[in-house]
Amino acid sequence: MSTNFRVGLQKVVDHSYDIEIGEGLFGALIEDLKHGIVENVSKFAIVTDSKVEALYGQALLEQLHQNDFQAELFSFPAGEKSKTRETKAQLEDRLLSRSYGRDCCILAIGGGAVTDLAGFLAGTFGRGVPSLNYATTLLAAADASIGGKTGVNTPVATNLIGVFHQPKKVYIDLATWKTLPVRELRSGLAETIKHACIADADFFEFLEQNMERVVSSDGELVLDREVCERIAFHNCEIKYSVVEKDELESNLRQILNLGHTAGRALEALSGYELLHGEAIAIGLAVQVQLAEQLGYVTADQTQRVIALLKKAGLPTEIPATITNRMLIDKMYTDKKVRKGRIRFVFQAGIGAMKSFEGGAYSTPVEEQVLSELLNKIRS
Ligand SMILES: O=C(O)C(=O)C[C@@H](O)[C@H](O)[C@H](O)COP(=O)(O)O
Ligand SMILES: [Zn+2]
Repeated sequence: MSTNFRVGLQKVVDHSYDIEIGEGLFGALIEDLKHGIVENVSKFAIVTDSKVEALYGQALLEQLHQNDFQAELFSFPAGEKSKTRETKAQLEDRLLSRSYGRDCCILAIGGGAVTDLAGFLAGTFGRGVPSLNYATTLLAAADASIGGKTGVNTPVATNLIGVFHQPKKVYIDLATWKTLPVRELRSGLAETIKHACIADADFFEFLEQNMERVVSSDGELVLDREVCERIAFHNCEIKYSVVEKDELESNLRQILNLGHTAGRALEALSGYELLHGEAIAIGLAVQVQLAEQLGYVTADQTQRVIALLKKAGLPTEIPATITNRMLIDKMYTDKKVRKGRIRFVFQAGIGAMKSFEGGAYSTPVEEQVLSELLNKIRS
């Protein structure tokens, strides 16, 4: 004999939010707070890293205080190596010791490592508190601060632990790109090129024609306002056209992982010496060459993708210190792995993605096939 009790928890949720793109957006942020963009909040925790703290974090803290908001700044050492469970636990302990509770809001200001870590913190602190993202790098603007994927790295691989947690608003401050080291800017260009490969052949062509208006071939930041604005807008447009249809990555969202099967593995194998975007650039080059061998893109399209990555000053070859064996082994930690098989997403031409049987966007690639293809492209 058993008794059944049905728990009725059907939900209708609306997590819609705005992304504001402009220069110097602290004023806009303060206005939004005054107009109650986050409700029932009595304290703000600015989460940032040691670099952004000095550049923008302290200034934001001062502006919040000047406008009578209760706020404190919590920073951690800059760099992907800090994006760990340990750093998250330290931040949690610091918040608790300063009596932060469910009535707080996490204000993440920084690049991808900050928004990933702070978003995860917000998703679990007090079982979930609201957060706002203020992106200060192209990588955060193009990808990390938008879409709601948050997480930390572990010694095994990147982003293995995290939650989906959408921010209440995202601010993309184009003026902050002027203070970026060129490697960081280029890293964001890799995710930008990825978006163009996935969904927009015109945008791809625009990048081919205008890359020098962003960064010159000798590594000088040019940052033409019109081009930067278009880049920021198209990144959001392409990413959200996917996220709105499949927020939790049951299928379609996997296409945003283009170049990440090899890319994430390379990032971890390099001990984070490769920046995320640099590793993704190599991953995109690997992916498009595999796609060519599998017949999904032409030789000309492959060359265009590799040429654009190079034009952005990004690497396109697997570092010699990383063997195919190491790379394949690491690929098994990828989140697209199902039933122990490595899966790839592939572009089909430029600006479109290949779909497979049953409408699946990822497909298994057997180890032997992968090994042969990798040998070919590295020979
Ligand atoms: O938002 C997504 O979905 C992406 O896959 C975008 C990626 O560029 C981003 O690096 C993401 O964090 C990687 O996802 P992961 O699940 O492979 O860690
Ligand atoms: Zn990425």
